[in-house]
Amino acid sequence: MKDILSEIIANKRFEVDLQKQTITIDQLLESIEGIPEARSMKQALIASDSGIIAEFKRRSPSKGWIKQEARVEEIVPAYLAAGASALSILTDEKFFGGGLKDIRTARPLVNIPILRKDFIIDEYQLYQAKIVGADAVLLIAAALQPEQCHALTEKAHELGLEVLLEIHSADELPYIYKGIDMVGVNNRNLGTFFTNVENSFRLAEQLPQESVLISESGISDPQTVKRLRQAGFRGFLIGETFMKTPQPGESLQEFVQGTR
Ligand SMILES: O=P(O)(O)OC[C@@H](O)[C@@H](O)c1c[nH]c2ccccc12
Repeated sequence: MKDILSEIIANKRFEVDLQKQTITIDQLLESIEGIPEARSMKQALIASDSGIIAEFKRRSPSKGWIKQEARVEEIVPAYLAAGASALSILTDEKFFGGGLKDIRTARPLVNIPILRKDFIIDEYQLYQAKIVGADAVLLIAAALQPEQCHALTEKAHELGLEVLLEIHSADELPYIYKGIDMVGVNNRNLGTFFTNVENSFRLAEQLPQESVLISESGISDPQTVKRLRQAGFRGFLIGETFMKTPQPGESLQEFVQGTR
């Protein structure tokens, strides 16, 4: 089987090329004017007590549909009320059932930072993120060459967007450099989509302790968050644990209480 990440990236290349034919880069750039300054997700995590980045995700390649009818208007305000420090919104449509419109909808509803969670391979996607009101973008080491990652980071910063760099293993450590705002360890292997939280603990010591560290995926209980905090993590990116319940906001609220 071809690995899932390569399949997603191939599709993304195709999608972005098509989007460029509909709205040119120049047209996109024009709409950036007047978009308010982004909020700092890094500062929000440093200042927050929950550290939880609550994710809005309707489906995933490993689980299929998690909540097909999920509505941003209901879930996002509930996440905020429950104590989320930031939001992650999946904008990939084919594999995750999301879209840029989900960020557009969320933006006026909350004041906490929003991460555009997608497979970013082209600066065009950074402009899109800025236009819909995202504050930060995810860059995945496994999907990019180091130089590409570097160039996208610079471009994101020019737009005032922060970067969460995602790594999965020690061989991706060289992707980290001082311009990176936040470093995330994905507990999910993007080739197979299996998760193992031990991945964060294993890599923790090798990560620069001055960066804001985030543990991503497969976190299903408050006890794990407590242990991750002790290992130096300040952010916890959690989607499925909340999205699979009937009331994601309520389940986040109980979860946050458990991490105190
Ligand atoms: O639903 P989970 O297991 O709590 O995971 C959330 C988030 O970390 C996961 O969606 C994710 C992390 N990195 C990614 C990269 C692409 C797609 C998805 C992801």
